[in-house]
Amino acid sequence: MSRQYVLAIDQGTTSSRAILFDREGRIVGTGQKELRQHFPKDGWVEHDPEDIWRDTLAVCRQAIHAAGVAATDIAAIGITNQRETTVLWERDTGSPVHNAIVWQDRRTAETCRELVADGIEERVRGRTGLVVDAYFSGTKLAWLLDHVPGARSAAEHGALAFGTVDSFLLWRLTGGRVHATDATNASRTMLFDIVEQTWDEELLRALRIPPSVLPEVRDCSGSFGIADPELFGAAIPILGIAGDQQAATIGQACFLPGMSKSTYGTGCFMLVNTGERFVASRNRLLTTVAYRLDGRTTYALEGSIFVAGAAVQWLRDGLGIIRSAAETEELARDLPDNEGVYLVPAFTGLGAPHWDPDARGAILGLTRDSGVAHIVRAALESVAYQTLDLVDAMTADMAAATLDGGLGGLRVDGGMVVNDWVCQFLADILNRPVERPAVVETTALGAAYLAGLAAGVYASLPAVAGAWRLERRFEPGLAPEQRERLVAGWRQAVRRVRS
Ligand SMILES: Nc1ncnc2c1ncn2[C@@H]1O[C@H](COP(=O)(O)OP(=O)(O)O)[C@@H](O)[C@H]1O
Ligand SMILES: O=P(O)(O)OC[C@H](O)CO
Repeated sequence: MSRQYVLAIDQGTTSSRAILFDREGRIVGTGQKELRQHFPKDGWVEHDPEDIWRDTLAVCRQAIHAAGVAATDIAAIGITNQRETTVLWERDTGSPVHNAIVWQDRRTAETCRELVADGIEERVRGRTGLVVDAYFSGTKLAWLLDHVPGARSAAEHGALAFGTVDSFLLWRLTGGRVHATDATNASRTMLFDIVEQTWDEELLRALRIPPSVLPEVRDCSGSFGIADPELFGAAIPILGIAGDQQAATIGQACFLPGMSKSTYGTGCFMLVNTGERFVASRNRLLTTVAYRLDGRTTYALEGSIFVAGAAVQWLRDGLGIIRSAAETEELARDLPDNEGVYLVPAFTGLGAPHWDPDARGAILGLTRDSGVAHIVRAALESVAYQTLDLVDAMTADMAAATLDGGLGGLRVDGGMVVNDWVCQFLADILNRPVERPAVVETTALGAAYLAGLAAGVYASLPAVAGAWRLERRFEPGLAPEQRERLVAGWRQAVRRVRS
């Protein structure tokens, strides 16, 4: 049978990946390229959209070539992407007017403080499910309109298009024919009403965003246009889009309320499915769109932590005390205990549930006996404690919303979870099972499922759920008093770094 493969594009913060999946969800070809980072000023992070486009094309061709399949055998393309990162481009040339402003970029923190002072917070919370923070696209887009010469007037004349990375790639893949996004990416802009599923006019006015720059918002699975046949040698339909954390939620088959996944890459993002209910968080988590299929929205609560694997990168590249990330496992395991040493990786402030942009990192509890292993172990432990802070907030929110069943076991993925010690410590600290799936490329898999469902390559959500396979389950095993002592130490360390 022809057309039995699905090509997933996973355009992430630090790399662009393409993975070709077969009907059984098996990987048959991959391509990957590191993405160049730009740090023009302290706290600013940019990507060149032309790099994003060139790398994406290259990795797609690499994956197709590696699989040895013809482009005519590919039924659909699915796109998943680093979320919030903001691109503004000219409609007639397709050229970006500026580098993309990356989700980590803090240049609009002051604007956010002003917006809060103007009393916008309640509307943002109630309509978009978000907190007012520089993390989201809205103030980044406003910054571009205000700082790129001529941008505001061009936008007001309908000459510019805004999009998150998915929209920009879609525009380029379709030769400038389609300006659209999906509901999950729209839900991260701080401009989109996730209950009404429309752009919010009051927020657009408050941020002075002309509606003509906005993409059309579609379901995650369905028609987004056709990739120009010149690009891959065949006209391949683009049938799925979702932000990367939502795609991982789908790849982890978290389709029932209470099911959760946590992805440990550069940062850590935990999402719990709350079904068709918008659950407003009382604990400073985000409410977000998990997916929208056939016009029906499924919601999630999300906890976003800015530094997870990035702490390990810092040990390697900043401190130079390890040579590779893999070494951390043995170093941590060789210590019987953290011996009172904690690392709070608030390098760029603290994300959920603290949202403290002015907190800064610290290593606490050092003695003359502390060595490299203590610091390494403290960095790995910090990932588990930060997850516990999210789990506690989620549990409280779900109980307050009287959601049946509560929070179940946690499905994990991302580059860090190859580390067995991390997974075991996570189970110990959370005091709940941690499940690692057989396919850890859950983000790309989720995008492939969305596109493949629309193409008929995959039958249904229950079929997708049935295909999820456990590789290893980590059971909690720490004595309660030991766990309490460790967690109390973490809480004290966080109090000491708060601004
Ligand atoms: N064995 C390991 N132990 C701990 N951390 C690891 C290990 N291997 C990789 N990492 C961390 O995982 C991260 C890479 O994960 P990945 O999912 O590729 O990130 P991203 O998609 O955010 O670029 C890096 O920050 C790296 O330090
Ligand atoms: O590209 P990642 O995997 O670091 O994910 C980035 C998130 O989508 C930011 O919200």
